[in-house]
Amino acid sequence: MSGNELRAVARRGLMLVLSSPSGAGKTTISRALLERETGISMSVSATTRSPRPGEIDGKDYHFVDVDRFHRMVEAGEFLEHARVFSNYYGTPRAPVEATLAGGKDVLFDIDWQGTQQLAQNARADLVSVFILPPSLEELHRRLSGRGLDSADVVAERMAKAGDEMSHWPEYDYIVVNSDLETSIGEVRSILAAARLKRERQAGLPAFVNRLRGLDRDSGG
Ligand SMILES: Nc1nc2c(ncn2[C@@H]2O[C@H](COP(=O)(O)OP(=O)(O)O)[C@@H](O)[C@H]2O)c(=O)[nH]1
Ligand SMILES: Nc1ncnc2c1ncn2[C@@H]1O[C@H](COP(=O)(O)OP(=O)(O)O)[C@@H](O)[C@H]1O
Repeated sequence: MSGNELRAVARRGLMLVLSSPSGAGKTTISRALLERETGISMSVSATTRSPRPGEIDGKDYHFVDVDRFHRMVEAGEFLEHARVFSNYYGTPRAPVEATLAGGKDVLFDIDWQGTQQLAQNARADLVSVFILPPSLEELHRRLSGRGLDSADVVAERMAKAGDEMSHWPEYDYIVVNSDLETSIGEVRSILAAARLKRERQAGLPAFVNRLRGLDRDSGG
C-alpha cells in the first residue's frame, strides 16, 4: 500500500454555499476560490435577469425567459429555485448531482431562500457561509463602484440588504469581507476543514481496517 492511499479515501462531494447581500463580495470570492482550489466547480444557475455587460451565457448564468424558467420548474429540473429582486433564479439539478456523485465539490452563489431549500433536502452535504460587508457605507461603495447597475437598482439592493442580512444565523460560518485576501483565505480554510469531516470520508472505515490489519479476512 502506498502512502498515497490516504488521499484515495473515498469522499462524497460537498455543497459549499456563499450567500450575502448583493455587493458584499460573493462573486469576487467565488472566482478566487475556483482559481486557487482544485476539485470544486461552480453551479451555474438559470435566471430570468438580463445579462450584465461582460456576463457570458452558460458561464455566469444560463439566461432564460420566464416561460422557459417555469417549464424547468414544472419538469423538476431545479434543485432549488427562488424569486430574488423580481427575477427568478434556480439551480439546475443534474450537473450538481453528477459532480457530487463523482466525489467533487460544488460551489453555489445563491440567496438564503435557496440555502434553506438545500438544507431541507441535503443537510449532510451542505456547508454554508454568509458574507457580511464591513459597513453599510462600504456596501454602497462596492455596489456603485462595480459600475454594473443603475442608481435605481443599487438603491433597491441597498434597501433589501437588511432583510438578506437578517438570515445570518441560519449559516454555518460567517465571514466579514473587509480585506479581500483575508476573506478568500477564510473561505478556503472552511472548505479545507469541511473536506476533512469524518462523516464525509466515506471510505474511512475500510481504510482504518486496512491500517489495523483487519482487512485480511474480508476479501476472501
Ligand atoms: N435561490 C437562488 N438564488 C440565486 C441563484 N443564483 C443567484 N442567486 C442569488 O440571487 C441574488 C442576485 O444575484 P445577481 O443578480 O447575480 O446579483 P449580485 O449578487 O448582485 O451579483 C444573489 O443573492 C444571488 O446569490 C439561484 O440559483 N438560486
Ligand atoms: N474585500 C473587498 N474590498 C474591496 N472591494 C471589494 C471586496 N470584495 C469585493 N469587492 C468589490 O465589490 C464589488 C462587489 O463585489 P461582488 O463580488 O460583485 O459582490 P456580490 O457577488 O456579493 O454581489 C466588486 O466591484 C468587487 O470588486
